[in-house]
Order: sequence, then C-alpha cells, then structure tokens
Amino acid sequence: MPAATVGKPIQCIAAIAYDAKKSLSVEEITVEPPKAHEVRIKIEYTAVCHTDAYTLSGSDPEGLFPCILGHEGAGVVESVGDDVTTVKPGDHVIALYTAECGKCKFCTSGKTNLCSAVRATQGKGVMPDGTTRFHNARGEDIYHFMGCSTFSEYTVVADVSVVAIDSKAPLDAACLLGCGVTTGYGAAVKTANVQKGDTVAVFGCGTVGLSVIQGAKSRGASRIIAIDINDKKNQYCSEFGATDFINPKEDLAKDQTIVEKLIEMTDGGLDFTFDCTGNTSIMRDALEACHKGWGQSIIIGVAAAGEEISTRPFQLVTGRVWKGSAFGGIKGRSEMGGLIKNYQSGALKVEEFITHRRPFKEINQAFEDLHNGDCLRTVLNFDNHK
Ligand SMILES: NC(=O)C1=CN([C@@H]2O[C@H](COP(=O)(O)OP(=O)(O)OC[C@H]3O[C@@H](n4cnc5c(N)ncnc54)[C@H](OP(=O)(O)O)[C@@H]3O)[C@@H](O)[C@H]2O)C=CC1
Ligand SMILES: N[C@@H](CCC(=O)N[C@@H](CSC=O)C(=O)NCC(=O)O)C(=O)O
Ligand SMILES: [Zn+2]
Ligand SMILES: [Zn+2]
Repeated sequence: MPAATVGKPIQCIAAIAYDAKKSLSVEEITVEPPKAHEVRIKIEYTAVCHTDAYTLSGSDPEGLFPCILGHEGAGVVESVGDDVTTVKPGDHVIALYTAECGKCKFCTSGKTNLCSAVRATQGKGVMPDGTTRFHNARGEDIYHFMGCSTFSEYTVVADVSVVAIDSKAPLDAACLLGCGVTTGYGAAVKTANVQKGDTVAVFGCGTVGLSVIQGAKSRGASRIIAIDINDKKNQYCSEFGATDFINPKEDLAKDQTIVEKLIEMTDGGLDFTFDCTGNTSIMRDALEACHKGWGQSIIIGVAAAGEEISTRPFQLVTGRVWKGSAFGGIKGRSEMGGLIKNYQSGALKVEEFITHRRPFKEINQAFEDLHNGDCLRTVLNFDNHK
C-alpha cells in the first residue's frame, strides 16, 4: 500500500546551514513531493564528510546558503515522481552526488564516471527544473547540496542520482559508500589501478585515505606508506593495511623533507601517491615523491577556492603524472552493487569507519568530531532525533 504521504508535502526535521561558518540549525522543514524523474527518500542514516565542513567553511565557490548539506546518506524510497523507472517505494537506496544517466557524452565515453545530466543545476543548489523542494517554516526556499542534501529526514533527488541496493545491507554502513569509502577505494583500484607489488604513499589518513590504503592492500601493493600529522591515525593505518606510518612533524631527520624521506625509503620514489588532505603544498609533495619515469600522483583532496597547485614542469617532463579522482572513478548506479557485495562478503571494510554514532539532533557535535584525531566517521541516525 502506498504511504499516506505520497503526493503531499512532508514536515520533518533537517539541519539548515544558514550561513558559512555558522552552526547548523536543526528545525522543522517542508519537503515537497517529487516531480517527474525525481525520488523522495526517507534518510535513515547520514554521515559527515570533510567536504560538508569545507562547504560550511565558506571556501567552496559553489557553496550557497541557506542550504541543506550532507551527501553520505542511505535510506528508503518514500515515493517517486512520474516517469521514474529505476527505483520504487520501499527500495533501500544510497544518494549519489556523482549521477549516472547512462546517456550523456560523459556516461557513454567509457572514459569517466562524471555525468553531465544534472551537474549544472546541482552546482546551483536546485533540482533539474531550477526549483527547490525544501522550505523552512517561514516559507523560504532552502538550497539543495551536491544533489543529495542528506542532512534532512526526507530529501528529494534526481532519479539519476540514486541507486537501489540489497535490502539486507545495513543502511548505517551503506551510507559511507555514498562518499568516503567508495572515493578512496575507487581511487586506488580504478583511477590508479594499483597492481601487485606496486609501492604506494597516502597523504592524509581520514576515511578517504584509509580507504585508499585498503584498496591498495586488496591489489597486493608491496609497500603502503601512510603519512599523517596526527599520531592517533597510526593504529588505524596499520589495521587498514599500511606497512609504514610517518608523522612528518616528528619522524623526519633535521632538514629532511618528506619528499626526500619517501624517495630514500623507496629507492627513487613511489609508483603511486595520493593526496587525501586538500592541502596544495602536500599535493606538490605527493607528485614529487613519485618515481621518475612512471610514478602517478592522484589528487583526491578538495582545495579551497583560489588555491592552485604548482611544481617544476620538469617533474612532468621526466615522466611523473598528475591525475585527479572524483568519487573514486566509480559509476554509482552500475558499480555500487559490486561494492555492496564486497562489503557483505567481508572483502571491503565499511563498518570499521564508524567510530562515532549520534542522534541527528547532535549534528553540530558531529562536525566537531571530524577535528578529533580519533574520529573517522560519525554516523547520525534519525530515529532518536526528538
Ligand atoms: N575527490 C573526491 O571525490 C572526494 C574528496 N574528498 C576530500 O578528500 C579529503 C579527505 O576527506 P576525509 O577523509 O573525509 O577527511 P579527514 O579530515 O577525515 O581526513 C584528512 C586527514 O588528513 C590529515 N592531514 C591534514 N593535513 C595534513 C598534512 N599536512 N599532512 C598529512 N596529513 C594531513 C588530517 O589530520 P587532522 O585530522 O589532524 O587534521 C586527517 O587525518 C578532503 O579534502 C575531502 O574534501 C572527500 C570525498 C570525496
Ligand atoms: N564545489 C566544489 C567541488 C569540490 C569537489 O571537487 N567535489 C568532489 C566531490 S567531494 C566529496 O566529498 C567531486 O566529485 N568533484 C567533481 C564534481 O563534479 O564536483 C568546488 O568547486 O570546490
Ligand atoms: Zn564526501
Ligand atoms: Zn550521464
């Protein structure tokens, strides 16, 4: 039987970012019904990714306020708009900030997971028809974020921005496949395509960096060097498969740079390095620690508006390669099922990233957790929001 809410606005709890650098306001909002090619989801669990904090910091050139942040979320489809054929009410789903329409120039290229179907309106904080489905109690429009807005008990997304998953997969873990775990794992196994015996260095060992580590380990990398300025990450790094841990604040000899140390440790540099910090000077280090002739450096971290990367062009002339990776190069609708299976078989660690749990009303503390070296992900649940 269809839910009594079908076709009607829903009042529910959400966290509104009214302005950059301000705490989120947890309040009741109205979520309009989905229009054609749209899906309304009851979010069960959502986690806070570093990128939510980045946009809230005011450094994101696409940051719009007031908005509902959040892009690591999983839940159950409440209703669908006209012409939606790929999911149905009751399906367990993950929201996707990297859509997959299967038809656009990007999707059909076979060269990228980026999709152009909804990206332009997504960046403007609206649905593909140019309007928003969220209003606060004063009737003001609230912008969407990254096509997901999972910091709301109900959200509306484009049908190309959602994937149904096995209903037996726990949604609290599945939400982490909406960004951090998929991004790091995919960057290692798809974007870089790490091979058995390769040497790898990972700068920044939060959820994304640790997921790169587990991806590299799954491929049989011979050496995985984890680099983080926080010693609390050391234990996590070895649990996820790192062979070495370096804290550049403590472990370098006098006048030694991290690049010199890595080149010395690996007889000339690494096959693959990954930036998972968003710091542009670390991105340079990561490139320059690559082996001459073939080393590849993958940029995953998101840097603030106005930041630029630089290096001597000689670094590239002599064969090092700079690449980037969004959502790990993973096509969300066609490849998520495989990741869920890997998680269910125990081949992909996902639950291990849930270091903190909170009721949704504690979302501002979840942002603070991110700055605590012990925290990988705080998963928020909507059951206890009252
Ligand atoms: N391209 C994509 O598709 C995606 C990109 N991202 C981006 O990836 C990055 C990582 O995200 P996430 O794992 O959630 O973030 P976290 O904040 O959890 O992890 C980042 C880690 O890097 C450490 N770090 C910070 N500065 C340095 C430094 N100079 N040297 C070494 N380590 C450092 C941090 O330490 P400390 O905690 O002490 O600061 C932290 O452990 C972010 O920039 C995020 O925006 C995220 C998801 C998708
Ligand atoms: N609006 C931001 C975009 C930052 C960015 O690069 N986002 C990543 C995902 S980060 C997830 O946690 C991404 O997928 N980029 C590709 C895209 O199409 O946005 C900015 O301009 O800085
Ligand atoms: Zn993210
Ligand atoms: Zn497409």
